Amino acid sequence: MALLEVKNLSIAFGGLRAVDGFDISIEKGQLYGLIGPNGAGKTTIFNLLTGVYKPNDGIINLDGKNIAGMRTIDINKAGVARTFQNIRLFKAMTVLDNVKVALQNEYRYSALTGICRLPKYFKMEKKMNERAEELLKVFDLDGQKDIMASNLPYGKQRKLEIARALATNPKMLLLDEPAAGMNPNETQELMDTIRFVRDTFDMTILLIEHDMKLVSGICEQLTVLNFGKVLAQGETSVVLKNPEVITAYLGE
Ligand SMILES: Nc1ncnc2c1ncn2[C@@H]1O[C@H](COP(=O)(O)OP(=O)(O)OP(=O)(O)O)[C@@H](O)[C@H]1O
Repeated sequence: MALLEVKNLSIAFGGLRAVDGFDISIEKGQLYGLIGPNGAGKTTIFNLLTGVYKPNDGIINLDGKNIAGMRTIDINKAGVARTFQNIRLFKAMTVLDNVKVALQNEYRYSALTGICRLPKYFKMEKKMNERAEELLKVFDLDGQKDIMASNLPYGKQRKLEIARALATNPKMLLLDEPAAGMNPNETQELMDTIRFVRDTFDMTILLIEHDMKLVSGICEQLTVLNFGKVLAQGETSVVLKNPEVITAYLGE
């Protein structure tokens, strides 16, 4: 059974059918790409998958559970985490605290425990620090854990965003244009990071991307979207040769 099975997902804004009968099936551990021209509906699909928008129609089965229309926080708890087109870190917080924020759900203590510094507070803080540092180490960010997130170079901010998303212990990771604004070296490093995340965490990853080098380099399966509808779907190397895809998106 697929980890994510989406059927007939649809949403309209006024008269605009931004996503129209969208289907996708993603197996556990797959690295899957979603591409298409500007305004095709890619980010809207991420917003539907994460509960930012409620669909007008359709089913979103995650690991057998229909999460369509659920609240963002509940969808995150069910196992979907994401990063954004424009990096959304807490820039005035340290690298470590950015990851710790995402661990709050897992390591809970009451306000009273926190204010009165009861023993449980210290125990939970210790556990959270250990877990956050472990994750930072995986991304080679542990040496910069005490600096402000805004002081990290761009490529490392992206890594931190991915580390923070992973801190919520997701079943699936959605990356919205992770290579946006990166130079070729940073993009190459990002490709290695994404592959590494998939292999290390056995993670299922769906990513939106315009950088075709990244898409053809790491995505095994691909869906091309055009005007809210699926134009082509399947193995990346096959889809990229599809004449309709070349006409609508890739150009020649
Ligand atoms: N909240 C909204 N209200 C009205 N229209 C919206 C809303 N969100 C998205 N749209 C419209 O839906 C369409 C799809 O937008 P979307 O951002 O999903 O495209 P995209 O494929 O992610 O584009 P890009 O590659 O430029 O990021 C666009 O025409 C957009 O203007």
